Amino acid sequence: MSAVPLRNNKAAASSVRSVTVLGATGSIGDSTMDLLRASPERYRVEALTANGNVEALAKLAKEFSARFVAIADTSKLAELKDALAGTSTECGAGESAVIEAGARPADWVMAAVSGAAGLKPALAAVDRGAHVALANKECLVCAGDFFMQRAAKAGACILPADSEHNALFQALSSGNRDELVRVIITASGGPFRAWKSADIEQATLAQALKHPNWSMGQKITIDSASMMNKGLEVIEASYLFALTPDEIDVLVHPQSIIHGMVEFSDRSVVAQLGAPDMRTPIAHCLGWPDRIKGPAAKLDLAKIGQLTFEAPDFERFPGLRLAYDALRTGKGATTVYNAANEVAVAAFIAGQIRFGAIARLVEATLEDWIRTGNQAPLTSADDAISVDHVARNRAAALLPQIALKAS
Ligand SMILES: NC(=O)C1=CN([C@@H]2O[C@H](COP(=O)(O)OP(=O)(O)OC[C@H]3O[C@@H](n4cnc5c(N)ncnc54)[C@H](OP(=O)(O)O)[C@@H]3O)[C@@H](O)[C@H]2O)C=CC1
Ligand SMILES: CC(=O)[C@@H](O)[C@H](O)COP(=O)(O)O
Ligand SMILES: [Mn+2]
Repeated sequence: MSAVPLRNNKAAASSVRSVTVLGATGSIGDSTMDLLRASPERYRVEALTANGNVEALAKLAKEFSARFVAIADTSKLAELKDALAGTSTECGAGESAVIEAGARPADWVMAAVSGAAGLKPALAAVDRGAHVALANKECLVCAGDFFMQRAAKAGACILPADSEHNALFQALSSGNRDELVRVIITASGGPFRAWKSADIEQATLAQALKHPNWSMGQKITIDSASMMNKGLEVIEASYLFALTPDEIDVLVHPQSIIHGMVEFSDRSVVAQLGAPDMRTPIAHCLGWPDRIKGPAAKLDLAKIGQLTFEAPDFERFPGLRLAYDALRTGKGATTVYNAANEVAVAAFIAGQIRFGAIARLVEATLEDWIRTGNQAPLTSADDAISVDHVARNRAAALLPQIALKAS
């Protein structure tokens, strides 16, 4: 049975739900806390986590009387304990504490750590059979099929929170799997949608951080600019919904109003629309299998006037092509794709490589990994984590030569 519930077989929701937010201090964390804040009588906060932002974490812990908070950076534990002195909130630090947060008994967990660092904490929630709202696409791309298999085995319910996948989740319930022809995920095209390759190559960090429609964390905003985000999302869709690469299309839609569509055998195309506000897909996951009130602006299509569409350009945005290649290669290639991209984005932020070199480093790491001939199907989280480590080391080793090479 799939871990993504494809039909709304309405289960009775308990009156007060316990909730954990992994990555509570980030952009998705912020949107999630906003929804919890709106209905304090419905939710109790079990655990909250952050990487290093003690001030924001302690503030949230106090506001929501969290039972447990975890900070990944161990050097911040004393500061966190000081900030929460006199409260009943327990504190922990380090990767193990963040994993413990995922393992603690909460009905519903938002997985919103940025990057593959979120894999083990998300798995801790999955292994308990929790309802896991999955925003953290990198953890799925890193772990591959194995993540979904483990969720199905544990009886966990994976609720797709990424806007496009949440749209597919909603649209898929219009038909059966054998009636599905393809899914379409939309892409804004990012700030460089209409730029020439030579200009994309030289784009600055400030330019890459100017997303046209969404306000998000730094890493995903850079991924949107390179369209690596869409590549990660193609892979995410494949694992979440057991789709082949040929069943997943990307459509550039600069207004980000239609988030995803599903085409069925009778040629009906079912779409989900909404203003670009992550509180809508998160509210869908939080309320599921019911619907709760969402705070996003009402969609005013007359005011928007036009919805436009373009085919994606795989030449100017090679990261998207590489995602399809990695998915077709399988056997850990998507783990390598994600790991190399994380190394490349960090190097771009640190000023070590040009924007255009992000995709080149991912391509070089994938080629290097295929050359070694060590590819094998992932059979455990440990397999994925070890491929992830190897790929990060190879990407770091390839970095100097990629940095020197202009396009
Ligand atoms: N933002 C969005 O609109 C969307 C985001 N997503 C996905 O959701 C995830 C989160 O994105 P977003 O909220 O934008 O990211 P942010 O950078 O805004 O937040 C990331 C969160 O994870 C924490 N964190 C970062 N690194 C670690 C680590 N090594 N160990 C433990 N915690 C860590 C951060 O803590 P601290 O604050 O202390 O640094 C913060 O709480 C990503 O996977 C992204 O792709 C998907 C769809 C939309
Ligand atoms: C909000 C969300 O889901 C992001 O993943 C968003 O889709 C990024 O925008 P792009 O379409 O530009 O990648
Ligand atoms: Mn998305």
